[in-house]
Parts: sequence; C-alpha cells; structure tokens
Amino acid sequence: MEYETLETKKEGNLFWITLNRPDKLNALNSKLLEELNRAVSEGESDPEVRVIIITGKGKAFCAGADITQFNQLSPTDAWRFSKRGREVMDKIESLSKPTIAMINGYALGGGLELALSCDIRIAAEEAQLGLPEINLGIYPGYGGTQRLTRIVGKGRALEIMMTGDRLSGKDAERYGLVNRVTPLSNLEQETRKLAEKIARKSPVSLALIKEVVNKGLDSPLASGLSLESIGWGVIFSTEDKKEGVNAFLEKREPNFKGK
Ligand SMILES: CC(C)(COP(=O)(O)OP(=O)(O)OC[C@H]1O[C@@H](n2cnc3c(N)ncnc32)[C@H](O)[C@@H]1OP(=O)(O)O)[C@@H](O)C(=O)NCCC(=O)NCCSC(=O)CCO
Repeated sequence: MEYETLETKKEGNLFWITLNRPDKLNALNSKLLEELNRAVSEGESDPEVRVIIITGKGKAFCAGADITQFNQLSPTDAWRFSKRGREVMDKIESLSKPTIAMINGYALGGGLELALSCDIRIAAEEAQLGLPEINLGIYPGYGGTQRLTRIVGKGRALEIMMTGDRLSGKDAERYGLVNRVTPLSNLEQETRKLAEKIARKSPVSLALIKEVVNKGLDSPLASGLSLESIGWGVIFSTEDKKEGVNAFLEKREPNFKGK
C-alpha cells in the first residue's frame, strides 16, 4: 500500500510501521493519523503477519498531536479531534495481533498515548517520555488520562500529567511505563528478538490472551475470571492446542499455524 507519512515493511512474520515526518518529530497530523489507521489494518488483515511493531524515524518516536492544527479547532472540532485520535488508539489496543512500541526517542503527548495503546513498550535509554499537554493549557486527549493511570497507578500518572515533565527511558522503566530499556544502538535488535519470540507462539493463544486481559481489566474480577475460563474452553478446540500439547509429549518444538 502507498503511504506519504509513514513506511511499512514486512520482515518474515513481523510488520514494521515507521512514522515518517522526522522534520516535525513525527507529530501526528490528520494525514499521519489516518495512514496509521490504515497501516495497522494492513498488518492485522495479512495472515502472514504475527507481530506489529510501531516506531519513528529520526530522533523521535512521536512528539504528539500536531500542535499547528490546534488554533483552527472550535470546541466541537476539538472534541472530534480527540475522539478520532482515541478511536485509532482504541483500534490499536484491540488488534488481535501483539503490538510493540519501539520508542527510539521523544514519546510525548499523543506519541506516548500511541505507545500506551500498544501491548509492549521497549524504549531506548536515551528516549524521553511524557505528557506535556499541561504546558499548552490543555490535557491528554488520546487516551492518556486513562491508559497511563492503569499502567503506572494514579499518583505517578497524575504527577506526569500535572508537571508535564519528561521521564528518561530508565525512569520510565522504573515506573513500569515501559517493559524494558536498552541503549539506542541495541534497540532494534532487542525489539526484533522479542517480536520473533512472540511470533513463534500460537496466534490464537495470543489473540485470546489480549482479549481476556483487556476485557478483564474493564470488568469486575469475577467477570474477568469467568471470561478466562470460557476462553480456556474455546482454546481447547484449536489445532494449535493439539500441536502444542503433542509437541511437548513428543519432545519437539511446536509449529503453530494459528488454527
Ligand atoms: C519534542 C521537543 C521537546 C523537541 O525539541 P527540539 O529538539 O528543540 O526540536 P524542535 O525544534 O522543537 O522540533 C523540531 C520541529 O518539529 C516540530 N514539532 C515538534 N513537536 C511538534 C508537535 N507536537 N506538533 C507540531 N510540530 C511539532 C517543531 O515545531 C519543529 O518544527 P519547525 O518547523 O522546525 O519549527 C519539542 O519539539 C516539543 O516540546 N514539542 C511539543 C511536544 C508536545 O507538546 N506534545 C503534545 C502535543 S498535544 C497532544 O499530543 C494532544 C493529544 O493528547
């Protein structure tokens, strides 16, 4: 597919999406947001793709929503702007395939919110992460108020949103905001290694894990636990379950087909 503001690359079972407005630190203008929406659909619908990785070109992962658009927005436009950004982030969170945000540099505002909608975040030690919307006299509008709070807890999330301060990759790891950090020089290799490991697992198990975890987090514990058991029953109908159990019994590596 053709894109102007991002690049996609298929590498075996991995699908790389690279935001590509480096001179604007990959700020999310409407074009980039819509192309991102299209690119994740492309990865989701390709049966060969098992893991989707999102990253940025240049010194930023993404510096957030494009601020140059803000002065033209009426309050109703702003509501639609936030809603559309949120819809794209919600869609990324609900993909059936695992997603990894490879945070190579600035992940600010909507850029951090994009990373928060991914399943796993790996950051360069040199990266800087934050929600600086407060400095614009606004607040996060692409899901950050909710997702950050669920990931790092209320006190830390409020501090990040109320100060607008940027965290280093290492501090973000300490806060539990990213899964791990690595020097920038090692980031791609480390991300690829993790993505390839996940890509070898059963796509059906991966999709059900995501569904049960995400829907469970939105539900009372008893409902989440019940969903887990129902899904567990469903997964026993799959060829991948047969393959996984037989591979163990036959002392060989499983070859999961996603069926
Ligand atoms: C990320 C910062 C700290 C980087 O600073 P610096 O290295 O000095 O680089 P700059 O010269 O500032 O930036 C280069 C170039 O990119 C443009 N740009 C950067 N961020 C944005 C953005 N979010 N929107 C539009 N354009 C952006 C910047 O204007 C420069 O363009 P020129 O044409 O060369 O002037 C610093 O850039 C920074 O603080 N950026 C803003 C971060 C931010 O506030 N993000 C939140 C946005 S609101 C939001 O996301 C709502 C959703 O919740």
